[in-house]
Amino acid sequence: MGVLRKKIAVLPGDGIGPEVCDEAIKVLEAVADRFGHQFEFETHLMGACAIDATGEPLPDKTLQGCFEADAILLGAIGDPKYDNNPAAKVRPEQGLLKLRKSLGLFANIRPVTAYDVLLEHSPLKNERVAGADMLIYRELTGGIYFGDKGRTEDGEGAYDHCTYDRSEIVRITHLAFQAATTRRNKLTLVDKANVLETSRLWREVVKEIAPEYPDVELDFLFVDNAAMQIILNPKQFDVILTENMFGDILSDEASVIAGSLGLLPSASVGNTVALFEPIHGSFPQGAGKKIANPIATILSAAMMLEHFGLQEEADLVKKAVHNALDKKVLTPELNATSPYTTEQVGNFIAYFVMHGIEVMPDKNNIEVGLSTII
Ligand SMILES: NC(=O)c1ccc[n+]([C@@H]2O[C@H](COP(=O)([O-])OP(=O)(O)OC[C@H]3O[C@@H](n4cnc5c(N)ncnc54)[C@H](O)[C@@H]3O)[C@@H](O)[C@H]2O)c1
Ligand SMILES: CC(C)[C@H](C(=O)O)[C@@H](O)C(=O)O
Ligand SMILES: [Mg+2]
Repeated sequence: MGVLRKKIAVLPGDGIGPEVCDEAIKVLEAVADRFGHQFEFETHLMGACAIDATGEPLPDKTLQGCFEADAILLGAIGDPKYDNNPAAKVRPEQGLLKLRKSLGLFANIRPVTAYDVLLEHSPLKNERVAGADMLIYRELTGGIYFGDKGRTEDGEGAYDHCTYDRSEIVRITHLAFQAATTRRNKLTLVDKANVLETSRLWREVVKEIAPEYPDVELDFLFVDNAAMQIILNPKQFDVILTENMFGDILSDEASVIAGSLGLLPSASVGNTVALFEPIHGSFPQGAGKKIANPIATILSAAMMLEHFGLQEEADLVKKAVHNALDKKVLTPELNATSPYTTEQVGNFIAYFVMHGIEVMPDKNNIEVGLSTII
């Protein structure tokens, strides 16, 4: 692949969002320097910071900037001052949902990897978890998140309608089957078809499509059972396909296999420009404390590079992340006794990307050595 010019819209958002975004940008800049690409970053407001500045969680200018970009890097949105205020008229989360819907980002891809070197940090440290590697395809623009919602006239009731139509299921099902063919040829549809009509439609549609992918073994699990199986026997899963809310919940659960929510990246793809974001939120309690793990966002940037067709560059970023994990250059949730800061972890990874060599996991060394690239 030759030299690329790409415009990247950056939405740092709230809480730890800006901190983790800074580290991902640093790594992308290291990639650009090393391979001669030109990445232009343009920052926009979204979330609570956007409400504070403009009254809107997703200002038109931000949406416009996203449409005009080649890809979007998002930190996280959300603030307790809105979460803890049931009367709030506008919420940061509405901005994120509107962004996903407006861009037609119907498939949210969330890889979950159990890193051997981190097994000791996982509450699930055992041989059943070692080697687990699954890919969750979460439907992102339908279901209960986007159905009618409201209060009943007397104010005593509330409703959130869950609807799906066939076309919404068909398009993500093809993507999930295609992903399975490039991996271990297994697809599991997670649903609640014993209770929900929408889930019965999912099963019907997925079964209809299955013959187009004869090499892929298809199975079905009810979501309650799946929640248990992911912890008990994660290695049985290759690609998981599921609807919006089940995918949200199961992917946070699956992060326990990796060892931290701060490790799980995602890519959201669909009709227009793709978006890359960690699966975690704005972790308000961690904001400003330099304790946020930037790896989920850095790996999201690696997914962006793959999306650009820059496989060698993406592989190098992933190798650099593995190197940081191997050398125990970890934020406090993974290394309570000798933690590194968000910035130091980012520096360590960016240095490896830039120079392709290992540096000793010595904090002074990192700070001195990396002043050359930041
Ligand atoms: N995509 C998004 O922007 C997104 C996703 C989830 C939640 N949210 C929002 O974030 C806010 C906080 O929500 P929450 O507390 O339920 O979820 P959260 O994901 O922000 O944090 C949950 C817990 O996970 C851990 N964690 C999360 N990210 C981490 C990181 N990078 N490094 C280390 N540990 C990390 C922390 O222990 C934290 O208490 C809410 O306003 C919520 O709506 C936004
Ligand atoms: C903040 C919220 C709207 C969002 C979701 O539920 O999709 C988040 O939990 C996520 O996983 O990206
Ligand atoms: Mg979530």
